[in-house]
Amino acid sequence: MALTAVLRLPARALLRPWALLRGVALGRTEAAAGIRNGARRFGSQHVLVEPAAAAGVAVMKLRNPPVNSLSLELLTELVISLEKLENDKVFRGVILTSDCPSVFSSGLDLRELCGRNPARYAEFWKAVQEMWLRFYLSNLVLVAAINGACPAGGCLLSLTCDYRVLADNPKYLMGLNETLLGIVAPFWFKDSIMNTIGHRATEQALQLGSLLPPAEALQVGMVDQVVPEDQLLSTALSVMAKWLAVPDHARQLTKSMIRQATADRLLKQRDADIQNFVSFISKDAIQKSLQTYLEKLKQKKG
Ligand SMILES: CCCCC/C=C\C/C=C\CCC/C=C/C(=O)SCCNC(=O)CCNC(=O)[C@H](O)C(C)(C)COP(=O)(O)OP(=O)(O)OC[C@H]1O[C@@H](n2cnc3c(N)ncnc32)[C@H](O)[C@@H]1OP(=O)(O)O
Repeated sequence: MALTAVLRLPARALLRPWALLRGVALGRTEAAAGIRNGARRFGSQHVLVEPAAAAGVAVMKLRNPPVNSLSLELLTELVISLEKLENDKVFRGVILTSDCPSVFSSGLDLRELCGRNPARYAEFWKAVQEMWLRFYLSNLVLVAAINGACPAGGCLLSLTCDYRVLADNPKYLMGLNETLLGIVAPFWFKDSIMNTIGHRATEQALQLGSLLPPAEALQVGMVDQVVPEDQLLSTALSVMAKWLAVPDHARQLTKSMIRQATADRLLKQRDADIQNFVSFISKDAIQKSLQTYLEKLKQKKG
């Protein structure tokens, strides 16, 4: 089944994502390993999910080398993986991290934003919306263990989590840098960061497209904790234990009370938001700006 077809499936059809994962992207080796070890472990091409040492906790790893750019495929697999965990009564919390060295996620895949046709842009943007809505409103406790650079869409993904722990490395810059690419973060990106760091800090961070090193990200409240890299996972697990000590139903209703209004702003105008995106991204000037940025990235090495 094509990934595009999966995206078009009604939510009901995703209630049994085991089957979809098997049909779409489950690596045979991993499936076999999962059965052999008797572990509740599953994987898709770009997302690896395994149980953590703590009961009820899964570790979800992004693995889209080299830089975990958020392609249509990765976004789709993230949503399916989360839904599978939500439907499995065993899991109450997820630690979201990266399987790629030194990068949590480089943000939206720039190749999805350049040179595509309007239908593909629309399909991609719908998947970005879906990822944000599902992660932002998840009933599970989500803790981001940020083990690498975290720009733009990568930062957005981390902002959907309930708590962010960042590894202390000066190269691990974090923020919504869209303006530096000549593009504009949509209102729900802005809402996500404003709900996290406040109005004034957002005015600066978003207009300047700031990518902050760990100490500054902590100071502004973009992350909740900065720890040495070798303590990242253990810290995330300790944080998770604290959150899981709270009865689920009370925590979930509280989370929903705080977040639903923000999500509703997008839910009420999803189609208009897609149209805005398609028309904005299709402009010649925006395409030129993105192409130039992508070229600069590629030339950086040389
Ligand atoms: C009022 C009007 C409002 C209208 C608004 C309407 C709609 C809104 C419109 C648009 C909104 C779009 C929102 C966009 C969000 C995004 O997320 S855009 C992506 C932004 N990302 C970045 O700027 C990060 C770029 N990457 C980096 O800075 C670095 O790669 C790094 C992540 C720090 C990692 O560095 P390093 O380890 O040194 O790796 P390299 O730079 O060498 O990269 C390796 C290869 O990966 C390619 N690459 C990097 N990032 C991306 C990416 N995001 N997408 C695709 N490809 C990427 C890079 O080019 C290298 O490729 P080659 O090996 O050279 O082929």
